[in-house]
This record gives sequence, C-alpha cells and structure tokens, in this order.
Amino acid sequence: MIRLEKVSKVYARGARPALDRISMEVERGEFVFLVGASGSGKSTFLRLVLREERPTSGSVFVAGRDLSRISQWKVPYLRRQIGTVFQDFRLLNNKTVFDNVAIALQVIGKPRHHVMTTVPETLEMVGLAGKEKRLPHELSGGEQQRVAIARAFVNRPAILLADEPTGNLDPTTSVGIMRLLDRINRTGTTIVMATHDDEIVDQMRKRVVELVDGQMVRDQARGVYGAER
Ligand SMILES: Nc1ncnc2c1ncn2[C@@H]1O[C@H](COP(=O)(O)OP(=O)(O)OP(=O)(O)O)[C@@H](O)[C@H]1O
Repeated sequence: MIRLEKVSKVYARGARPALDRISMEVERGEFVFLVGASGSGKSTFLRLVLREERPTSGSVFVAGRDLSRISQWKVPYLRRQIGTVFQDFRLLNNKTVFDNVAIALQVIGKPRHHVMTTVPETLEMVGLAGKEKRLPHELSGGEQQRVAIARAFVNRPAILLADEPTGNLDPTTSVGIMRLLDRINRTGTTIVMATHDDEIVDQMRKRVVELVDGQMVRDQARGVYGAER
C-alpha cells in the first residue's frame, strides 16, 4: 500500500538527511508505529507519503503509484485516499462537530444526501452521537480528536496517517483514541502512526519501525517502543 525505495530527504544542502536511504513497505490493512526521537524523521516520512515533500532521491509508491510520476493536479486525488490526524486536532473552531466532518465530503463534491447519512454514521462510530451541534471548544481534548478522526475517516480512505495523535491527551483518553484507531484499522484501513507514546506502543503490540537520525534501525512485528525490554 505504501512502499519506500531507498528514500532520502535532505532539506538544506549540506545538512544531514532527515531521512537516509529508507526502504520499507506497508501492506494493505497493516498498522505500523513509526517511533524515534524528536527530529528523527517521522513527520518527514508522513509528508513524503502525502507528497507534501518530495524525496531528494529514491521513490515513494502509494497504492501502486510512483508519486514522482503523478502530476501536480492529480495530487488532490492521491490525498483523497489518505486521511490525516494530527496532535493539535486542526478543527475549524467556528464550525459545529457535524460541519467539521461534513466539510471533508463537501470539498470533494459528495451529494447532500450522502453527507446527511454518512456524517451521522461516522460520528456514531467514533462515539460522538448526540454532539453534532457542539462547537470544538465545547468538547474535551479526546472528543476533539474523535472529531478529527471522523473527518479523516468519513471518506473511508485506504490509508490513515496519524502524527502524534495522542500527544495532547492524558493516558486514559489516549487509550480510547487507540481503541478507535484499532477499530478503523479492522475495517481494512492501513494506518501509519508516528508517536513518542511508549505506553501506547507497548500496549498495542503492532509493527514498530524505529528511526534514528533519519535511518531505519528497527522493523519489528508486534513490537515495543524501546528495543530491549
Ligand atoms: N521544512 C524543513 N526544512 C528544513 N529542515 C527540516 C524541515 N522539516 C524537518 N526538518 C529537519 O529534518 C529532520 C527531521 O524532522 P522531522 O520533523 O521529520 O522529525 P520528527 O521525527 O517528526 O520530529 P518530531 O517528533 O519533533 O515531530 C530534523 O532535523 C528537522 O530539523
């Protein structure tokens, strides 16, 4: 579903690579944790998959397509297949919960009847039934992240990329968010999640890919956060 072939990314001439000859593949339906210290290259990895950045060398394939070969005007079509969730939720603060999720369908031209049925279904799935009319500031952090996940998933993307989705949440709330991501993964959605959250990684026992200074130093099935534990 996602394949990197000898991918390097150098942002500034002479700087050390943010990613250094990474080759790896994520199969359809997998759940992968991307771990590593701050600055190890996790966000760069996610940005390359979204084609927000281009590799300095090597190739990135998403759903069988070489991202260096798709033209700029087709990039939005690529991104329709990829939901994104971030640490800081990125909701529209003056829009209701319903509208925050609906917008993801409206911008890709889905008809009103589709929006009116799919948004409530998705809000129910993420545990927000009854909160459609709230504004983001009337929700807890965990609920705001659920809205962001609903928005990312409402179009049923093949891939969900999550960059520190539990970074602003307490441990109990984080567990709830992980249960939800696990459910989404079970629907067949491939998930790649960058995280520092060792407790979550240790609990979930999913594949763990570790980056150190842009190099992939570990790729472990049913892994833990730190290698030797
Ligand atoms: N737009 C940019 N321009 C220049 N350098 C960048 C840019 N984005 C990232 N870098 C550098 O690339 C390296 C990897 O950064 P990246 O954000 O991918 O790491 P990260 O593992 O996601 O870190 P964090 O956990 O802090 O988000 C760092 O040295 C960073 O300073």
